Amino acid sequence: MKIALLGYGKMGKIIEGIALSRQHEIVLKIDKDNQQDLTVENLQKADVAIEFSTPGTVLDNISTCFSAGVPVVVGTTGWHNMMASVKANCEESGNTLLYATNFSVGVNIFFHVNKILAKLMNNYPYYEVQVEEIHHTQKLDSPSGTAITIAEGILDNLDSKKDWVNLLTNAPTADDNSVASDELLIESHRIDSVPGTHTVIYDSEVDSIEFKHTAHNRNGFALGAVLAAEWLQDKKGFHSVEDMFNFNV
Ligand SMILES: NC(=O)C1=CN([C@@H]2O[C@H](COP(=O)(O)OP(=O)(O)OC[C@H]3O[C@@H](n4cnc5c(N)ncnc54)[C@H](OP(=O)(O)O)[C@@H]3O)[C@@H](O)[C@H]2O)C=CC1
Ligand SMILES: O=C(O)C1=N[C@H](C(=O)O)C[C@H](O)C1
Repeated sequence: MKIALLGYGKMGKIIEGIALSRQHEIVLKIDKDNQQDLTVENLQKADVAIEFSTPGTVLDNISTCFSAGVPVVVGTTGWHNMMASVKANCEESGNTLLYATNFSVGVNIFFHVNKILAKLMNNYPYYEVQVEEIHHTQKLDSPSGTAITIAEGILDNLDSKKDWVNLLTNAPTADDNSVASDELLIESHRIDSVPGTHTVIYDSEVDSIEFKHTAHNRNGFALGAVLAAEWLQDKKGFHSVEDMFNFNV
């Protein structure tokens, strides 16, 4: 496949290496310095675009992919509140997009089991649940996209929680008392070079259950994004990574 990389930072560079090792060709690399090269004409040289840029640039980049009619795999997080309008735009314009808050196999297994666990915990209301995420200090968004997906999996299955709220622990205005009993707390921590750690904690007076995923590096995210670009080749419309993994247990 001919691939356009939109965003050539930590993720873009690892994706490039994996794509080349799987015999793909990189025909366009866009970063902040050369963003003017992201034109419809240049994009149309690619079979697919892989977008890992920033929360502030992802929507324009998706829009250019739609104008070019080029399928796009989106890994950038921090645009959750625009999801419905991007989905509608994708479908109305006959375009193709696959989005994941996290492309790693391990996290997608985690997403699946998290939902089953949340359903089970309806029977044990004396456990209080919360989500914790830890990422490197360069991360621009909080909570992480992965933490939002985990929270949505809990909200869809655990009757006692209606919405999530976020607490960035090093934020000066952080206030622990602002969480209502029907709200699910997502606590975000920013520490040095942590690639991404997510934990769901069910805590009671007598014990705690901790369900945790730790990324040791970014290779799993990058491989998943390349596999998604390969999977998307014969597809149309708006897809989530769940469509690709399709766990059936
Ligand atoms: N879904 C998943 O599995 C994963 C998602 N992510 C997400 O992917 C995104 C990128 O992560 P990461 O690579 O670590 O971040 P980086 O900051 O390392 O890379 C982002 C790059 O995008 C560049 N950029 C700035 N403006 C544009 C533009 N208009 N078009 C294209 N690129 C631009 C930045 O340049 P400059 O630095 O000069 O501003 C930077 O090089 C984040 O949102 C992160 O949360 C990360 C890992 C896994
Ligand atoms: O910014 C990151 O680094 C990561 N972002 C994604 C997210 O917001 O969930 C995925 C992964 O955790 C790394």
